[in-house]
Amino acid sequence: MKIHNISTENSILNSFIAEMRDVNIQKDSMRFRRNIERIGEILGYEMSKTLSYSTSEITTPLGACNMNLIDNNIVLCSILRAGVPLHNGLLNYFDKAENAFISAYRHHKHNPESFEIIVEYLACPSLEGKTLILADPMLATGQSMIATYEALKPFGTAKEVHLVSLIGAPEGVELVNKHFDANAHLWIATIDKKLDKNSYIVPGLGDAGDLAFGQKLQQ
Ligand SMILES: O=P(O)(O)OC[C@H]1O[C@H](OP(=O)(O)OP(=O)(O)O)[C@H](O)[C@@H]1O
Ligand SMILES: O=c1cc[nH]c(=O)[nH]1
Ligand SMILES: [Mg+2]
Repeated sequence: MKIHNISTENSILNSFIAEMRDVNIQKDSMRFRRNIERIGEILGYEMSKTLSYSTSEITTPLGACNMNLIDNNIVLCSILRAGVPLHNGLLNYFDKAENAFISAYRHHKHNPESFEIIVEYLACPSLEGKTLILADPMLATGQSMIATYEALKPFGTAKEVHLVSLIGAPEGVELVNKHFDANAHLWIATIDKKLDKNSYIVPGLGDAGDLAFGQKLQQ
């Protein structure tokens, strides 16, 4: 897997991540969602540099010019809930993408330290020969990303796979790196230090789904 950690280079991206982490600023849920969306736009732009292009002639009011335009048939799949604003950010740039949605959540059976990933809702077009983007802001253990990818397999074989995430833990990055093949890409805004005993990313930002949409009751 090719890992692109975008924050290794200084840019405006750092301001958006800082606002999402900040205990005071992150309480503004509209700003929190908008920051996820803005980072989705930046990661989408970075990713676009690796897609396939062909030349088209464009007619302007004053003449014609050749432009290299994206050829890929993109399917954008995000993981509910926290994936929704990231989905919007990516879709702001990939106008023609088809869309898939999947629900994956941590189900705590016995205690906060153990959980299984439950996949329930899934709506997906054919993936055959297409470019699959899997979007989820948090890559903690990596289990949601892998459960999602496995659940999508009956929909066809994508020609390329791009994972898009905001904050990762080394454990999650390592797991997806092992699971996906060498041609897959991970576009990630930043990789943090570690997971805590509840598999939350440290320093991370807390619970992305709750910050974006309000606290949910544990099921
Ligand atoms: O890498 P993992 O260990 O699988 O953890 C990451 C998952 O945790 C969060 O979802 P959560 O289960 O909190 O659901 P939510 O988006 O509905 O809040 C996040 O959006 C990822 O889907
Ligand atoms: O740190 C984490 C881990 C999983 N899900 C989150 O929202 N945050
Ligand atoms: Mg959550």
